[in-house]
Amino acid sequence: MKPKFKRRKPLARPGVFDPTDTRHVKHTRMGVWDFYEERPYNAPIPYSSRLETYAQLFEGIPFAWRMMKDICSMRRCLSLICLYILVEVARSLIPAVSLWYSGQLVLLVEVAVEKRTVDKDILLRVAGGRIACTLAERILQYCRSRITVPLNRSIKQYYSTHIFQAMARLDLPTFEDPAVQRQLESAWTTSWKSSIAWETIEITTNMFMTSIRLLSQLSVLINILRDQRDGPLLAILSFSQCLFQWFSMRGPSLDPLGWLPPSLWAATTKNQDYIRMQGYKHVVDNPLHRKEVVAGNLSEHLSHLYKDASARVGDDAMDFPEIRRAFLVRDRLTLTSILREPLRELPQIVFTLRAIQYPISIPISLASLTLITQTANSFSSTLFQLFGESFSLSEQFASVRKLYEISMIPNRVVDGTISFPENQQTLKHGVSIEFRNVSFKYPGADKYALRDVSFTICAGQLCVIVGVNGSGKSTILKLISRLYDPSEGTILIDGQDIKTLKLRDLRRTMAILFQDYTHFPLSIKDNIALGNPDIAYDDDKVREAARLGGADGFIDKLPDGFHTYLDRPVRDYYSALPEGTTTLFGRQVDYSKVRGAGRMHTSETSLSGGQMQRLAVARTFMRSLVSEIESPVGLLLFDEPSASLDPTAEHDLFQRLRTLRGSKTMVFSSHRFGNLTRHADLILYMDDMEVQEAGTHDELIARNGEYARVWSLQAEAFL
Ligand SMILES: Nc1ncnc2c1ncn2[C@@H]1O[C@H](COP(=O)(O)OP(=O)(O)OP(=O)(O)O)[C@@H](O)[C@H]1O
Repeated sequence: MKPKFKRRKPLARPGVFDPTDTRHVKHTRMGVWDFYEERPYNAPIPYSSRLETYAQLFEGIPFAWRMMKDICSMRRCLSLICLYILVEVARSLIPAVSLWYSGQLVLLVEVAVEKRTVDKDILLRVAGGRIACTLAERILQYCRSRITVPLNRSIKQYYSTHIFQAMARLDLPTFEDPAVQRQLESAWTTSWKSSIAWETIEITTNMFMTSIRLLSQLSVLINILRDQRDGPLLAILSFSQCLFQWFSMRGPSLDPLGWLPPSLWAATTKNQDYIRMQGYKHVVDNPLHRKEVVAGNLSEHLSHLYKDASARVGDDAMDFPEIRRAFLVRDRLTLTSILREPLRELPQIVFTLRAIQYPISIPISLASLTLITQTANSFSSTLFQLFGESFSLSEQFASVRKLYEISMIPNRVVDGTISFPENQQTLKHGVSIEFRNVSFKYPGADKYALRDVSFTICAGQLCVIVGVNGSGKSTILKLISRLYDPSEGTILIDGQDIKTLKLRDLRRTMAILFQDYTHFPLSIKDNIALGNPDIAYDDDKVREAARLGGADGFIDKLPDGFHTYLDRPVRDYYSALPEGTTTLFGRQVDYSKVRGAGRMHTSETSLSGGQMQRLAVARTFMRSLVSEIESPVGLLLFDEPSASLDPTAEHDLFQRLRTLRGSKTMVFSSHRFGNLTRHADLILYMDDMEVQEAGTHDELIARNGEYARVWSLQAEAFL
């Protein structure tokens, strides 16, 4: 017999989100997006999402406490926070006092209607009290703003430094990990702009104040209801209609009752036109591509392509967050939403019915009804506000936790404990390097970048690593500087396992120039100075490094010289009036005057590839600038330092490097054989992730292997 139901594919791993599993995963189409949501594996536990929210709140308390301690330890912050709390307490009491005065006013009116006389003294006092409340409200609001601005500023500054340090301390494999990137992103996206800490203080105080307001309103409500027949009934009706409004307003998709646990979801798009549209957008909005767009005459063509793709996608071309929001907040015609408005009138209807029932003795006056419903409404809205605030607080505590957790992300490259070198004097004779059966895979890669590599470079030797593209030359340099740790095997520096040495000491002994060097978005002077933090403030040393790198000539010709920014990290701001147009009253829009007065540049300074490389070389030279005796450097690592240099510059550079090196160890990675390999004490020829040949130039030529073949190929070009 055929089974009644088709067997569905089981999950790859139980409990793991698998978008292809239709039994546990619900698929919704949202425009061009496919939204996959995990269905709960077990029957939902009632109020589980609320419970999770409160659990999150409690877990966040130690972090919030630490945050408060940190803030209070800042200068001025403790006194400002105390003042802030005082003002907030006063502000939270005002609504109840106002309500009390309203009650007094209603009573006065009732007495006046009944007895046709008014107690002027009491009336004046009540009216005065009401006015005083509004004035006090305004004054307290002003005080609040005067306190919050400096407080917020100090807190923001403190936490931006905290985030900066948390990010700066991460090593390469940790920083490159996408999971760590996501963690950092969630901590910094809000905190760089607004301050999580400040928001937390605001939400916590608000919640505290709302509780005070709630209690004070409750006492006023009890006071009013005490003397009124039918008052409690009307108050309950008002309260329950508010409760109904609150739940029905939140809508079913937002899970008002908290029955559903927080969902696990993922969204993707396979719409090729939409993907292409995003690609075209990046091409035109990223300055990196502008050169190619202009030179390739691409503007018109790209516009056509974008328009065509956009026409094919139609109105569905929305970003995912936007479309998800539209789905969540769309209006639905539900029974509760239909009943919502009529129910608002319920207390009034009941009052009318009671009046019809007892026409002779109307239970309470219409004025009292208004007062009761007003007080009950304001009590219930405060109560719901408290609920809402408790959820925001839980999210806020989770953000505070993330903020502190980023400074605890463990680095993958674990620091050693042994100081290096034992004797600083030995550095001037270089350090020895030994690779013992080293294999390495980049994090997340399946393929080896190095496989079973062994070699020894003695102290003071010049080693040149040559070989085909992708054979692992740069990887060797990255392992020597411990940017990564080998997957297998050991690296020894001066006979000691590299992992046991203190990272700070190890890196101080090296001057490194990477092939894919970058320039920091700082001035040229700072770019060079950062080559050696120990002497970064010495302008003469910076100039000397620039001279050694062959960069001083072109730097001096730049309008701002050493203070030139290649990539200014701060943009200038301009008003919205477009340049070259005329305003409504005939004024020409011309920015040259304001720009001239502010000495603002219209374009960035750009350098040639070779000039950029000279700057990078100058930065590396900063490391070796202190005198031979005090120099902390014993090892110079250069990855293709002359790839963009002209022949004269390359010749000069090698000349200077040889002088600078003295008798220190130097390792070069290069494709060019001529100049360097002849002087090398050791040449490593690499191919297919392994060292294929090792020896001096003469030894390798005599061996007549791959090195000899490639060397003759290069030599032939000059014959
Ligand atoms: N960050 C990285 N992540 C993953 N794989 C990488 C990374 N960097 C390099 N690789 C891979 O490691 C291998 C060795 O790269 P490496 O940069 O060491 O080669 P190379 O010999 O210096 O090449 P070239 O001569 O082109 O500079 C290559 O297959 C490369 O694709």
